[in-house]
Amino acid sequence: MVTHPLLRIGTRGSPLALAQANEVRGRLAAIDPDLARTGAVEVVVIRTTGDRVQDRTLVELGGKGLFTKEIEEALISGAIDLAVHSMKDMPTELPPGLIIGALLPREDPRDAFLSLTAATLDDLPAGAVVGTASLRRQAQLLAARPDLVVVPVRGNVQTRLERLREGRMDATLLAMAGLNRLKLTEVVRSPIDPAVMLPAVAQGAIGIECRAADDRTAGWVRALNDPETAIAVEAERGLLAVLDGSCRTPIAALAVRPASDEAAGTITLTGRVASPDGATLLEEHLTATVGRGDTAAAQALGRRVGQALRDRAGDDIARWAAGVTGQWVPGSGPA
Ligand SMILES: NCc1[nH]cc(CCC(=O)O)c1CC(=O)O
Repeated sequence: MVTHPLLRIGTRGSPLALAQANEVRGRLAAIDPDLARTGAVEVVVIRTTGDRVQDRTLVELGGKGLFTKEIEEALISGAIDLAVHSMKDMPTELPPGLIIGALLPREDPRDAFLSLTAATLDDLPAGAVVGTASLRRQAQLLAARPDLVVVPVRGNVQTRLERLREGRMDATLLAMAGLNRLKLTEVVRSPIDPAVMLPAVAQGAIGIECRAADDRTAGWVRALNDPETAIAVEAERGLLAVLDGSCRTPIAALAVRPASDEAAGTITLTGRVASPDGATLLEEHLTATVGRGDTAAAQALGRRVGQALRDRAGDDIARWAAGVTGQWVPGSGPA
């Protein structure tokens, strides 16, 4: 008989966050029968700044950490034992005393194209309206299709689909990972080739954060780690750390381990920075030997690609960031 939980999982309350927390609960139950008992693992919903403020863009709110701050406070205070995060929303620096104890196997890292009238990005007519509040998506959309009109829209899948049905936009972009994890298979979407739309750093990866000193929790959490996902996330976050902590610059990155035998033992990291209007889009990629579990080599690769991008962009990065005010004009967009 369980009178109090063995583990408390902190999470945001969005449908995607809850699905991710429940996935972690299921994986914990699979590695330890004690954790499979009713009530052994409790999911604690925590409201974050990012959840509270719905009427402004994330850029305007100040970017990273908006979805994690309150949850990390609960970890530090001991109100929860572990936190489940989309790694894409995590700042590169963690508060002292907290660690990412595990990364779950990565979902599809690509972005999805959603439209009720066009099958793919290429099928959109000139001047079509695409809803996204992501600077990264905006920049790459406009780089590929300067004729498109990008309007800011936030909100979950249901909100986006409503906006599409109302005809307030012709298409929108969302992460494939979120759609898959929510099992929204009935939603018509097509993955966009990363050569056109390089994903956000760590897109599709779920991280489990815990206290570094909490050996009891870390022991369970470690067993859930997927080393290959950890390598990719370490490389991509290494790039991000060199480039920019804020989300005022469009930054994209994807690390992949080539399938071919000759390339075994290497990973290739591609990174991009762009101006928000898509007029300038810089790309760098490097391949390096990174053995299984060698997160230090992965991070070093990330830093090299990040530095190469930084060297090429020069002062432009600061200028682009300064030009992004994230100003929200009420009623101007379909948000
Ligand atoms: N910024 C919000 C956010 N954070 C993580 C995901 C999707 C799931 C993931 O990338 O792991 C999303 C929504 C989206 O971009 O479509």
